[in-house]
Amino acid sequence: MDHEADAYRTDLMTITRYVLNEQSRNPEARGDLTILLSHIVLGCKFVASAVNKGEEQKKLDVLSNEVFVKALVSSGRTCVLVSEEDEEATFVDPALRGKYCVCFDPLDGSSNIDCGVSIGTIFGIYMIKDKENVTLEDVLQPGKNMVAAGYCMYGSSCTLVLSTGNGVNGFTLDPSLGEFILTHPDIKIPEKGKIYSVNEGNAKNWDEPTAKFVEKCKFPKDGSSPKSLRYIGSMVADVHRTLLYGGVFLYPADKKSPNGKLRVLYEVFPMSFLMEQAGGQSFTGKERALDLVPTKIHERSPIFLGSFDDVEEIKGLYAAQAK
Ligand SMILES: O=P(O)(O)OC[C@H]1O[C@](O)(COP(=O)(O)O)[C@@H](O)[C@@H]1O
Repeated sequence: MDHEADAYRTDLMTITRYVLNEQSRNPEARGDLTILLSHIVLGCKFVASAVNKGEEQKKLDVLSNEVFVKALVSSGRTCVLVSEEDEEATFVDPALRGKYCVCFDPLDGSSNIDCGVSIGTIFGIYMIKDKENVTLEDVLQPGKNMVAAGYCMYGSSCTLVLSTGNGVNGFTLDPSLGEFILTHPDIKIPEKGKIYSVNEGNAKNWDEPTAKFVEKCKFPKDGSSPKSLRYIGSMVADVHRTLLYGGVFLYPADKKSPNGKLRVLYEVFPMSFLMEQAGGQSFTGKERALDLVPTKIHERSPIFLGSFDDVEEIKGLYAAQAK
């Protein structure tokens, strides 16, 4: 191995070291986000290990949620938690409160567990508005107010993709060290991709712009090559591939589900934040996804996210329909 590659291999950039470096650039930062993220990372390590042990789905869902709630509360840095698994938001005991709100799906795509498909944890972090007066409004903020977001994918390897608002970085869990090490620095999504990702089983109920877009992907009229369909049906895995290879992931509205399927606070927002930070775009069919202001914690929204040019095309089709 040459000297430069060796230097990179031996200069281990752990996720904690990375976040500390980021925080040290902000003179007002007191390390709270670093502490909060280290508790999230601990939860991810626990889930990675439980998934590897082959626990059954029901148990894993419940277990993962409990681990994350406890890790987040004990960090002393959180105030309001919203989990996909809990109907109501959790307001942290005042004695343990900090300034952050975390919205998360502890185990997204868990219906895929029993067949070994990659699944993941998704999270988005907000700052509370007023520490003295904590309300549900603190988590009903538009996605653009998030201070950090990420996901951890449990697959053939375990990868944590994170943005604290200054680009996107990917860290892979080294099981022998028990540490996430920076393996994908400064991820940028290709401007245009060759893949589209959607559940075509819903095609007969799609609206016109979605149907037209998919038709264009398959049979482009501008001389470009057709896009290939890749759909895993596990959001973290589909978004991860989209981020690395480009293209577009969509879960649109349809006649049966006018708001699509995916949840705003812990699916649509974190993934949209990462896409934008990687140079891509995210759109709801009406607006920039991160501009949406949710009114309920488990609200759903249609979503089109991925390469800048591909999403631009979808926006054009919706704009044409509106005329
Ligand atoms: O099976 P469908 O309708 O294509 O939905 C797939 C989507 O549902 C999810 O599995 C989320 O659903 P769950 O909350 O039921 O796990 C996403 O990860 C994925 O993108």
